[in-house]
Amino acid sequence: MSKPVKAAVFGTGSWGTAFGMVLADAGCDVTLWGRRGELAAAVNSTRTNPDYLPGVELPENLRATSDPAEAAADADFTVLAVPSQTLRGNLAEWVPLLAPETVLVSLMKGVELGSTMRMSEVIEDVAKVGADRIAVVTGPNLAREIAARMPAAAVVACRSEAVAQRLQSACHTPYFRPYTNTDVVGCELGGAVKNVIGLAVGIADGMGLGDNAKGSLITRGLAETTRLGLAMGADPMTFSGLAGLGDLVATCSSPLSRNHTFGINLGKGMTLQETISVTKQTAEGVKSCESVLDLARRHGVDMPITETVVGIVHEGKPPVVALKELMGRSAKSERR
Ligand SMILES: NC(=O)C1=CN([C@@H]2O[C@H](COP(=O)(O)OP(=O)(O)OC[C@H]3O[C@@H](n4cnc5c(N)ncnc54)[C@H](O)[C@@H]3O)[C@@H](O)[C@H]2O)C=CC1
Ligand SMILES: O=C(CO)COP(=O)(O)O
Repeated sequence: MSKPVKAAVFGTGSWGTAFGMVLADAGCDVTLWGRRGELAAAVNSTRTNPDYLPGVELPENLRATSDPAEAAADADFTVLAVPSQTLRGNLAEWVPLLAPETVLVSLMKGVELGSTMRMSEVIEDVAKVGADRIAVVTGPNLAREIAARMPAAAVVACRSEAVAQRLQSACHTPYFRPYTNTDVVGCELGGAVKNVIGLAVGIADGMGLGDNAKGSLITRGLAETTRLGLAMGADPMTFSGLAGLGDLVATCSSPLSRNHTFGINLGKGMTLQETISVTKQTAEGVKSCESVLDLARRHGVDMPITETVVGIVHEGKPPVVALKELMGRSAKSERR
């Protein structure tokens, strides 16, 4: 019998833990790494993650540790599930511990502030491994639904189709159906920008603007994501797939989405500080809206919804004023 695939998952938050379950259910030996020894011990003794996925029973072939060397040892796949803005610092500490041929897998949906690098670019920069050993998992994958083993499709993207297929087989279960894609740029942009559009839709929902507004924001949000993707060399078809439309629809319709909920609170009139204080988990769009806008400006792409979100979240613009400005833009063709 062949040896089971070994996976290390760095990040014991909601998606790191839920994706660890998927890998374990697909037959991998999984070790989760978490910063806090108490949480790792609780995962091992109670077979649950009481802080992030309370009540969800974790499989036997998944264990946790707070020792990064123990997690990384001999891993065929090293999965990264920490907040996008801390990845660079975290990974720099783990690089000396990584197994020599390991494939680095990003679960993260953000763009680094300042550098405007996508997560796979940060990984390449810090770990000094080629793009053929870096993969991305993305798509409509709300962690709590996956943890309940509710059905979902996903995308595993890697420049190497062969590596994408290896990862696809390592995470394929009866409830989790991954498709391969070699358009890493498009898949990552789809994931990062949908969080920003999720904030915009949440704000509109919080303001009570109705479902026509929601449909309009989702569609025009996808249009601006596609414009940015085209300017960055992505395949436009990716944005009508799971990493684009699929994830956007799930995020913008679900009360489980942290970005959508964050937006709802802002739209209802909470201040940024109040909203941050009631948000217990990572809402990537809050920071990445600035880096996405920065990317858009660097590539000369118009992203009015992203600009509106930056105005509301970071410049204190009242949502009603932002709405008036967005609706008051000059008339144009839908294709522009
Ligand atoms: N939760 C979800 O449904 C999904 C999340 N994602 C993406 O996965 C990534 C991780 O998100 P979640 O697991 O949901 O977030 P989370 O907020 O549930 O967990 C984040 C994890 O990172 C750890 N962490 C926080 N700051 C850290 C630091 N400075 N150094 C090291 N570790 C740190 C936390 O302790 C926690 O274990 C994000 O980029 C998110 O967009 C993608 C798909 C689904
Ligand atoms: O990316 C996600 C679903 O695919 C999770 O969205 P939130 O980060 O907004 O919760």
